[in-house]
Amino acid sequence: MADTYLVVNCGSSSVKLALYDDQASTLIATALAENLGFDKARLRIAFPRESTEDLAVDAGHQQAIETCISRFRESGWLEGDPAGIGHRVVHGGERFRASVLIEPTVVRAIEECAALAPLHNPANLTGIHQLSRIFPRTPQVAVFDTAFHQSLPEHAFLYALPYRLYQDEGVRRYGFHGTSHRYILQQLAADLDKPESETSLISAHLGNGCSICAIRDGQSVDTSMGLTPLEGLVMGTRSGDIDPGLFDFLAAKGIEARETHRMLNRESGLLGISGHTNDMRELTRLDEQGDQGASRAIEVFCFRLARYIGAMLASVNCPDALVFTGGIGENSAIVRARTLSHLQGLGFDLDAQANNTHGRDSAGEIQLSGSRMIKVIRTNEELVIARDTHHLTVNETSSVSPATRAHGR
Ligand SMILES: Nc1ncnc2c1ncn2[C@@H]1O[C@H](COP(=O)(O)OP(=O)(O)O)[C@@H](O)[C@H]1O
Ligand SMILES: CC(=O)OP(=O)(O)O
Ligand SMILES: [Mg+2]
Repeated sequence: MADTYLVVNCGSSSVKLALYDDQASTLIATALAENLGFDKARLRIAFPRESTEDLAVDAGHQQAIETCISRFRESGWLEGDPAGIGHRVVHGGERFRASVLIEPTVVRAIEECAALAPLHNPANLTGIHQLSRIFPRTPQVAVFDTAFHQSLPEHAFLYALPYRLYQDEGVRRYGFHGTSHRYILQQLAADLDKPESETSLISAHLGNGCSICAIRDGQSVDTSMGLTPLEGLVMGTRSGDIDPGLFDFLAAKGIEARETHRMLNRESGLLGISGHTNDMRELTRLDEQGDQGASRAIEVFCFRLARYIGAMLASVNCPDALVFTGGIGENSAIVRARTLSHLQGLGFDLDAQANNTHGRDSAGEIQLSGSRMIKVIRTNEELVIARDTHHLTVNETSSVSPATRAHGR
């Protein structure tokens, strides 16, 4: 049996696994476990054959990963150990500019970043520890959401706060979804037959979490997420930008900062405004039926996005394209159209027909002739993680990658 590469994305209550072939280019199997730690935890094998099973009532990441590996083995997709395991790690702070082989100092660095991403990094660490128990001989690689944004210039990453907060505490804008934005850059450059270093774009990643990135000559130069993945665009359950004065305002009414923080992360965004759901597909259906909450949520989502597209033009004046990606960006013609309706005069002229007929599997251009290019590209973070894992495990099987940069702080 040829080597395989396993990609692991542990979220706070979910795990996604993807298995790739020996070149980390062809997908062999994918699985998703959801609702971990809650009632009704379920495991779904999505590819190559669909199947669903209930997990134990109190199943956590450990049980989900074990069950999933067993299913991969029983189906003959995984024989022996994988050649490499790649983990999505959300926060790498300023230390990591690129993916690295995981060794004890890397684990400690990820632990140190956990305070900055309390919803994400602890789950990522759980995955790393669990997989190293199951496959103690297999090299593991960390692929950071923050790495691609380490090229942000100081004027884009500094907050207008006392400078010592940056120097002493690392308070700055880090940016996330870097793996997706990097993949979109690679795809666009290939489509345009240009080197990445000469490709400029605005990439809007609209999934459950949403962020936008200005990429100039192949480098991230501005992005909407900040110290944590809460800042910026309206998201499924996250508020994106708010006035920080909200904390004091609500504190005076007896709502503590911890509760406000929870509300901003879990009960806001599309879910909070609509009062129904964080699922854009469902909101679109409700909007068509005349539901005011759904309509409001979509409108706020699109307007905020339009504002940010305008803002990104300050960093990349002449983008080769504006790209929509992520579950919403790839599939919602309504969101694309309503967003661009706010930007008339800025050169993004949508071809309504191309926009409406455009499906997930036929990524292409959706602008009128004479307009700046507008494209839908399907993202593939797992493929980037598999490729980085293959690259690092084949080329560097000892010590830490030179790509690791120890920051002086
Ligand atoms: N056909 C569709 N129309 C509108 N929204 C869609 C469609 N398909 C998926 N979505 C939305 O995409 C979002 C999930 O995006 P996705 O990128 O899959 O999430 P994640 O960030 O968890 O990977 C949800 O809001 C979902 O409703
Ligand atoms: C960083 C982040 O927001 O990730 P996700 O979209 O997976 O929630
Ligand atoms: Mg996604």
